[in-house]
Amino acid sequence: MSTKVKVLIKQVPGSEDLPLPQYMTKQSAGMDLYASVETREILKKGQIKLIPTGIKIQLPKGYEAQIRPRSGLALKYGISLVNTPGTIDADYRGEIKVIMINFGDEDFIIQRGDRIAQMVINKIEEIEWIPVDELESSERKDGGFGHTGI
Ligand SMILES: O=c1ccn([C@H]2C[C@H](O)[C@@H](COP(=O)(O)OP(=O)(O)OP(=O)(O)O)O2)c(=O)[nH]1
Ligand SMILES: [Mg+2]
Repeated sequence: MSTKVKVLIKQVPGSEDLPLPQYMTKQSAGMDLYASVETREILKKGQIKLIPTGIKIQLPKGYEAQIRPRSGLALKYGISLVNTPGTIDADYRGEIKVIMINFGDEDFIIQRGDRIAQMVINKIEEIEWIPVDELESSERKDGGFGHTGI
């Protein structure tokens, strides 16, 4: 049995014709987001563009949403997000927009209603710092950045 987390959502005026973000399979981690561009936008080779999704959400306190690229678009066309994963804060009430980039060799056309990215909703912990003079030692100590070998 699963209890679903309820999240408030509002479509931006003029975006009501688009579907709400959707899980494409029952157990998908991410919900696909739709491009709420007027008709089409051209993302030129190498170009970065802010693309609206037509939705505003109100996450419960203690949750975040991550905006991630879609692997199919990345593999086929070199389309990704500049700030992946994008962070949607629980107190953000503006329209969710995605910062797309075209790493491919050709211009890419985004049509209204295209599935351009995916949104994963996660529980997060709020922390408080405990400043100390020394941290406890560990097996790794300061080792990082490939110190165990490549
Ligand atoms: O891909 C993204 C990333 C962020 N946002 C919105 C929601 C998020 O809550 C807000 C701030 O994002 P972030 O903290 O990543 O940006 P910032 O540069 O730190 O801006 P701010 O000073 O407003 O926090 O912008 C999006 O719509 N799409
Ligand atoms: Mg911020």
